[in-house]
Amino acid sequence: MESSTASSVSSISRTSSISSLSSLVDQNKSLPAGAPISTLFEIRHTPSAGRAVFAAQDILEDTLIWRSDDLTLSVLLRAYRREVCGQCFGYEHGRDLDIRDKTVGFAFCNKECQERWREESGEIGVDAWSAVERLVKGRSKEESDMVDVDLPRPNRLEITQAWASVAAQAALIRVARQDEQQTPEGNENVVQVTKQHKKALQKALLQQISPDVMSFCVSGIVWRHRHAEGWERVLALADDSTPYHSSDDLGDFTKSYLHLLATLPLPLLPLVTPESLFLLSSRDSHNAFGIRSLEDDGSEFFGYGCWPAASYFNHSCSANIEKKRIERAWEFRVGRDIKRGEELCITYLSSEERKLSREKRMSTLKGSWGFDCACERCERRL
Ligand SMILES: C[S@@+](CC[C@H](N)C(=O)[O-])C[C@H]1O[C@@H](n2cnc3c(N)ncnc32)[C@H](O)[C@@H]1O
Repeated sequence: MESSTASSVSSISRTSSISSLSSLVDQNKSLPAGAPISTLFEIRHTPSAGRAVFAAQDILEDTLIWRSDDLTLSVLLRAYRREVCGQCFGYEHGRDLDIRDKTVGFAFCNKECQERWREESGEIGVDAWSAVERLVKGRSKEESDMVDVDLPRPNRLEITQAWASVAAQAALIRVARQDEQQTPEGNENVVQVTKQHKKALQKALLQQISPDVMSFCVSGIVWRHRHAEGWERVLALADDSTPYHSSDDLGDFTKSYLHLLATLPLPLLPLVTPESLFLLSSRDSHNAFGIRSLEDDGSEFFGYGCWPAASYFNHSCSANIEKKRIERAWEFRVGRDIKRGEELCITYLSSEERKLSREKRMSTLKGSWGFDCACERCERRL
């Protein structure tokens, strides 16, 4: 399902000839991995809002300028797992979907979606989701509450200390899991598995579970394992060095780390590290798109996902680009006629939030995204 960025361009810029497309790709070699490429726009640095997308020519209203089908990790909140298709995110007004794959804990609209999901997850992904499902089953009531944006966010030192606090137990669990693999004869470097190692593993399994945090981690780890070449696209995204919402949130991650070390299939364990889990959070934090219902102004929040190419659009409180989710892809259309050189922006606010005063919009964006909005509307104090 993954399409390379260049092939996405050809599906949009139908008028581009192959040669102009390849010269475009040449021109854009300096772009970060995974950035969107098109004859319609270019990516440039801004003084106060990082990289942004600018029109490279006049563009007429309603033009489809980009389609992102490069979903990397995604989380479907456990509360919606029976109602929202694990593959296409289809939703039938809260009705339980026909196909429930209890082994992996997802429901699907039809057999095709189920098969596609299994194909894209691969054997390792199916094994990983099955392991998590066995662990989580019957313990969903432990799910932590929604994010409270007013709680203090752990700083860098607190984050380092939290991960360091589970390092010793993690090392014991890694050794305990050696029992599951054949050890090469005569390899004297293999540590003998003792009661202490097994106890560390059992203790991790008894800890409180945060199913949605675990899903986030599993989704990212499986995706990275299956798309090693695409990891650069995630790393190229704007990062957040303090991505955890609260110390409880950080604790959910360190606990999930131990749970996953204790349960995931062995080939995934080299990717189950504090570094890799932190990198996933640090890139997800400023780049995730909500996966919402397509009706009722998106009132139902099913979860979120990271589509790297879509993450180069900055926010504006009077956006000129409209985004729309079509199954697992996002389409970006121009909301009004655009002049060459204008910045192309989406909005990160809901339609209700966009009606708020400048102060309230700015504090909402600061609270949930961590930036001081520098869009034209805010700069003009409107
Ligand atoms: C999804 S990324 C957008 C691309 C990003 N500018 C980059 O360089 O990769 C979101 C981040 O861009 C910046 N940003 C987006 N819109 C902004 C705005 N209106 N004012 C200030 N910063 C903005 C913030 O740092 C935000 O966390």
